[in-house]
Amino acid sequence: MKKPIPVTIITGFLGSGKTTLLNHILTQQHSRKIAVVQNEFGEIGIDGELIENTEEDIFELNNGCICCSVQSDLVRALENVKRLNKPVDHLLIETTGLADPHPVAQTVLRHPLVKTNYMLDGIISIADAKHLLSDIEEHREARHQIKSANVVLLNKTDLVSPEELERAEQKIKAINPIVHSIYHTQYSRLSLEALLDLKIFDLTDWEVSQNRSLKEPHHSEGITSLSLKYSGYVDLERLYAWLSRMLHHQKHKIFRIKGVANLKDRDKRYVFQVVHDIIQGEFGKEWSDQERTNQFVFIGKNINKKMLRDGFKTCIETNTP
Ligand SMILES: Nc1nc2c(ncn2[C@@H]2O[C@H](COP(=O)(O)OP(=O)(O)OP(=O)(O)O)[C@@H](O)[C@H]2O)c(=O)[nH]1
Repeated sequence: MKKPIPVTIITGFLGSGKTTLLNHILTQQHSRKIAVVQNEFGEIGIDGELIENTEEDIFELNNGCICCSVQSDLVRALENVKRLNKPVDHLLIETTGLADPHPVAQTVLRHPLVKTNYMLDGIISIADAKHLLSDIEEHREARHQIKSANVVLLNKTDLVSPEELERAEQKIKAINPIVHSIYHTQYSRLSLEALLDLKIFDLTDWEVSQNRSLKEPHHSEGITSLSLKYSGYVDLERLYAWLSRMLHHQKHKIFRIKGVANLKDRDKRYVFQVVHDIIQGEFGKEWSDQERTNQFVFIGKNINKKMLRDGFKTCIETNTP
């Protein structure tokens, strides 16, 4: 019988640095063959666009959280990984930023079609040092992600003072007293030895510490996403102006925006990231011969979809160059 494939679950609240970690792991020099299951909340998968060119097999599960509605898709994806016609040394599962990792871990540990082929190596949770305390206060998902973790990366330390970092670390320890390690990171950079093949998962300790029913709702009510896809090209100046205005008025409703834009006369994708009120943009991968589109996902609570759609449209030029 083949050896079970070690699985690492990468979780953490919206925008904390999960895809950044995934890119970091995949682009490190290593001899492992890694497969990835990437789950996104929106209908359009943006994260796949953000993964740097690697040879790994990536399975995307979009439009819902693997902790609830697309759990059967997770089982199917895990079966597909097993059926790949090549050896896989490690599987990474990136959850959505709104997932409860507990049911995802339970699927790996207990599902009859999964448990014999996989073993849970660890649950890594990324915490945004700047926003952790407010995220935990406002979103039960953020608390669950910390509580379930074996390892926490307290990320984005460049954005906080030593005192804020200390407060965030104390909070993590209070929520998860059995956490194995807490690392301070920037851009999720950490040695692979601290991330993979940890062999630290202890089922009994973990289940006692979770102490909650899988029947509890995983998500707060009213959280939705809007996915937009348009051809044409984006007027960057208009987009920044609109985003800043809109975030100023909607900052408690919009939790995350990410997107890939087509700019006039540019060969590379322009990648947009909004986490709380921090807007970041940079050039990403080349378009090559792929279809040039503008794809954006907005995630928030009770969001006004018409307002977002109308506003975003004003930033698009449709007469392609
Ligand atoms: N300043 C700063 N920004 C960071 C750091 N790590 C990640 N980021 C930025 O944070 C934004 C979100 O990072 P992602 O890796 O996409 O976050 P994520 O957790 O995958 O996001 P979701 O999948 O939407 O939940 C990007 O703009 C990253 O460049 C860090 O240590 N410092």
